[in-house]
Amino acid sequence: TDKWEIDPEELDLGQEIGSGQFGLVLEGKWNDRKVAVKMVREDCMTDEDFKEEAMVMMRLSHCKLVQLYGVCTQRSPMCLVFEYMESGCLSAYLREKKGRLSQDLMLGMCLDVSEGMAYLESSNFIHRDLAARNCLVTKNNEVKVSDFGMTRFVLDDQYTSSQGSKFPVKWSAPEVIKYSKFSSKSDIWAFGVLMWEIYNEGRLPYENRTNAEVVESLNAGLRLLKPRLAPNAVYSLMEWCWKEKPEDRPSFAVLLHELAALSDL
Ligand SMILES: Cn1cc(-c2ccnc(-n3ncc4cc(C(C)(C)C)cc(F)c4c3=O)c2CO)cc(Nc2ccncn2)c1=O
Repeated sequence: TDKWEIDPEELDLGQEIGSGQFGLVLEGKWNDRKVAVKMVREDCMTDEDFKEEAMVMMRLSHCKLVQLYGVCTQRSPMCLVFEYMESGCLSAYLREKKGRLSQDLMLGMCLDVSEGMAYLESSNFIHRDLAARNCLVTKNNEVKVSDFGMTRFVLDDQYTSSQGSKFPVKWSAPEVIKYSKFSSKSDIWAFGVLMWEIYNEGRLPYENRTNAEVVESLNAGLRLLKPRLAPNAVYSLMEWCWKEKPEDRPSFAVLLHELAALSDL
């Protein structure tokens, strides 16, 4: 069998930990390792798509990306076996820790994500839906990037179309909203919003505004305001990520360097 094929006999399935985008996600055990197992409903992607995707994701390996260990295609539904992230998704984690997030912890989280994203950027891989809800947290408060590139398999056009009700407009760069032009520079825009989420303790950006109102305010040159907890130097980096023209935004490599310099102060 292919090297990314996991023998279902080695997999013990446990409790449900969420109903992901493509079906159930269970916690489990594989070779004495705690894992998260994502069952993939057939209507979401063909076997071939699934295997192709798995091969791509297996090759993307970095300590700040949630690692895919392998796939089970010999059973139905097929499943993806991931490293287990004890503290769940970052957005929920930030809201739970509201009022108790130190400056070092918040800057450390931004650094973790920028490291994972700088690796994806160097691998010419675009995330397409970077946000705190799509990052996960380990038991020792380390943050890793999750579900990169998975938007390509979502069939719900409410999510995939930029006019759809589920499209992540509040994290989308202007060129994505207007022309669906995704790039690492549109990922950096989303990263600026993710930094805003971290320093706002998991609040929703543009809280009670509709997607249409957000588009209008962006076109008027308005941007998210500085979170109370964010130092001016960090907010300047957020504003840099939100430059209208993609080429005026930083790369993740540059942004990582700037964040690392701040954390050495
Ligand atoms: C690896 N992993 C995944 C999850 C987990 C559970 C349910 N849904 C999801 N999600 N969440 C979001 C998500 C988003 C997408 C987009 C295509 C980008 C829209 C595609 C997905 F496939 C998922 C998915 O599967 C995840 C994220 O993939 C939870 C873990 N851990 C815990 C631990 C405690 N409590 C909760 N979760 C964990 O370790």
